[in-house]
Amino acid sequence: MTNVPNPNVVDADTLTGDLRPLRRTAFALGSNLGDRLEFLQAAVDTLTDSSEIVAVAVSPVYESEPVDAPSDSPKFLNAVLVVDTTLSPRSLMERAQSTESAYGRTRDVPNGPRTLDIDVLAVGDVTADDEDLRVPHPRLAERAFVLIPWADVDPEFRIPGLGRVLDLSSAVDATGVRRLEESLEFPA
Ligand SMILES: Nc1ncnc2c1ncn2[C@@H]1O[C@H](COP(=O)(O)OP(=O)(O)OP(=O)(O)O)[C@@H](O)[C@H]1O
Ligand SMILES: Nc1nc2c(c(=O)[nH]1)N=C(CO)CN2
Repeated sequence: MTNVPNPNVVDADTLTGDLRPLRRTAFALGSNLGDRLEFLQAAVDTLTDSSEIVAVAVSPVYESEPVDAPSDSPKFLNAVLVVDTTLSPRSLMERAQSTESAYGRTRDVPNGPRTLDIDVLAVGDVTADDEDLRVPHPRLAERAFVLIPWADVDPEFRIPGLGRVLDLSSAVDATGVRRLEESLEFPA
């Protein structure tokens, strides 16, 4: 049989701009240096200042004991930003890193205190396993400071290979993670 092109089927590689699929995406935000709440707000505002990234939800803010960091590290503030976006995981990570740099993140001390840390948690059903980019984020399933705020705002999201955010959040040890009264503003 000859291969007759079907005019109703579009080759995904030819899609550009706003024809690319919108994917539900989550970023983990963390800060344990300086005005922590201001840095988290700056991350929300900067990441969503783009026609390709639409804010869906901003989680409550939690204060958390440092995990996998020197025992004298200051406490973190953590939150999760949920967006819909047409961007690839790599573009999202590049935006996360340029936002970290814009707000004074340095990498001189491994696991040292940081003004702003932004991780790409998940990008729809897409996965990446490159040396410098892994999606879903490889350590998210054991991080209460990620799962608890994420479950507040997108509990039904299914993380590829891991399952529902709500189920992971219910299973994680929440010791040392405390919800604050202070909150972040939804971006204008
Ligand atoms: N999903 C991801 N989101 C952000 N960075 C990632 C991701 N996957 C891999 N990386 C890589 O991780 C590297 C280290 O990032 P960073 O210094 O922020 O780590 P960290 O925040 O201290 O630790 P952790 O990755 O455990 O949260 C980055 O340079 C980036 O290339
Ligand atoms: N509580 C808490 N601990 C951490 C955090 C963080 O955001 N919150 N980030 C880390 C590296 O990304 C390592 N440890």
